[in-house]
Amino acid sequence: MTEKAPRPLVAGNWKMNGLSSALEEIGAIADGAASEAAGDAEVAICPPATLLVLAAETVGGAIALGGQDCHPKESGAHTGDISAEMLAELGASYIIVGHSERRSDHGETDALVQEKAKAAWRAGVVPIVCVGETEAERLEGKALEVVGRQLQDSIPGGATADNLVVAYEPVWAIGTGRTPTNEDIAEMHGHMRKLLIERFGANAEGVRLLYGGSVKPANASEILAIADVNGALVGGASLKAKDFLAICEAYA
Ligand SMILES: O=C[C@H](O)COP(=O)(O)O
Repeated sequence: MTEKAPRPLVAGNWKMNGLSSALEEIGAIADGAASEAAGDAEVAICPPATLLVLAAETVGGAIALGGQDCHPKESGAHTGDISAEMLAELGASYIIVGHSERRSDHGETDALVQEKAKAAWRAGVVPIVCVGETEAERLEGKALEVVGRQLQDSIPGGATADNLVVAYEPVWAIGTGRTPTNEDIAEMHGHMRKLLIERFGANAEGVRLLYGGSVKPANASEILAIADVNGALVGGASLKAKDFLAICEAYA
């Protein structure tokens, strides 16, 4: 564990889930996050972009909101895309970039992810840069190497504790109910911390390193207590306020 442990962040990634009827859950998350039981972590929800305006009205600043992706450019002829500035205007203070589903569904490279992280900075938003190995890469003993390379190539120069969040999400743990061992998570997070400090200096001790991949109420306390795990990026279990708040309570 680093000496300057940052305030943890528990962020929910709703992926392509949620119509306006889901605002009730977002409201319940905001209400619950404001209560003492929810603990000390910063809480954020990254709903589909279509819900951001309504979500901002619903939560009234009680929790943070984020986008799930952005285009590197501020504006232009990019049909179907959304810019970091647009997300910022809708109330996003975080943008997830480089999620493995974007990398696999849309062929996103580390270089593109880096451009998206820069776009977030340009818009005054903190990127949550996602990295993580596939199961084959882990079985081949390459997990540390792969994630190290993704970190190096996906994060722009100039990262600080205030402008960057990193999420380690082993691809094989996402939505599967499987998680790495606590030792493997500790090893990876320690490795990422070391690499970030080598590149960005001591300030990187404060960069929040989230773990993501099948985080549930039942395993949250154990995972979130691991050294250099400064929060979670939660998929499925963030869709229901009861489950998501139970995860946040790991920091109570
Ligand atoms: O961004 C979130 C992750 O992909 C984790 O998803 P999950 O909690 O459903 O495994």
